[in-house]
Amino acid sequence: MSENTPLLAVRDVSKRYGSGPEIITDLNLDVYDGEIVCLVGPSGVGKTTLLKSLAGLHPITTGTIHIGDRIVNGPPEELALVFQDYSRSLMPWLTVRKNIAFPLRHLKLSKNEIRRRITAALTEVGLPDAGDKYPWELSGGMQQRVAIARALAYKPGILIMDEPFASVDAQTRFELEDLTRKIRNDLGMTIVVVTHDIDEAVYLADRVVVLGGKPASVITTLDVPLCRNRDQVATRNESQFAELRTEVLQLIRTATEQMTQPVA
Ligand SMILES: Nc1ncnc2c1ncn2[C@@H]1O[C@H](COP(=O)(O)OP(=O)(O)OP(=O)(O)O)[C@@H](O)[C@H]1O
Repeated sequence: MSENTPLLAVRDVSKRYGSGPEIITDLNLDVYDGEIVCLVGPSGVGKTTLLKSLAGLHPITTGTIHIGDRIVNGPPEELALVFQDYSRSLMPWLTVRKNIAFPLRHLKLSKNEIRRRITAALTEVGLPDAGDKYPWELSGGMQQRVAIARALAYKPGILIMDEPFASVDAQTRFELEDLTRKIRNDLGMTIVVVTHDIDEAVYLADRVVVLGGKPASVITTLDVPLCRNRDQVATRNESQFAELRTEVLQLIRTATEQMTQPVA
């Protein structure tokens, strides 16, 4: 793959559920190796529908999705998912270590390699000593760190996150945002995040992709030229941050108004 070839390429994708109306139409999106891309848009526009399509969790109606040179037509091996609801994604009867090991069982790894990956992933998310605990012994933020560690141990090419920090308090949310950027900076991981939180999108992303329309497609992609090492206080105080959040907010407001206008 050349440097300018996207790792994830979405081409002319449309999606309808059964015989229902199109939810997504003519959607095109490129995500490059090592980028963090945030998807934003009005409630109900089709963000989760797009993520599920990327993750091969349901068939698309038309178009193609490539990861590298492979077409997505089922859950791709090179992709890991982190959802909002960590309490349902972790298995409470398994220790943290066993939760992280669970998705690795198909990879035919040696016991040593599994142990090594679990230790590295728990260290990366700041929980090096939590392996023998059960999820219910951990705070919500710690459980979401475990869910992220489980995804990392799998060593995915792309990490897909759907509203990953919506269920934790504001301080924990900031910590998890910083963890997400650290993972990208440390491991060069490619990350796609759906979020409702516009400030979060601007803080996290290298590019913010705004979805709009009914059916939905990409209405704008904004580069976020803030520095690579971001700080929750200093970065959010930058004038460029404020300008970008205003621009995204305005785009979403306009898209929401257009979605809710009665059909003539
Ligand atoms: N399994 C399904 N069957 C039929 N329609 C669905 C299904 N899942 C979602 N939809 C419809 O697709 C549209 C987009 O939903 P989706 O959840 O993708 O939007 P969203 O942008 O993620 O919303 P939100 O921001 O509120 O989470 C909605 O009209 C929804 O009712």
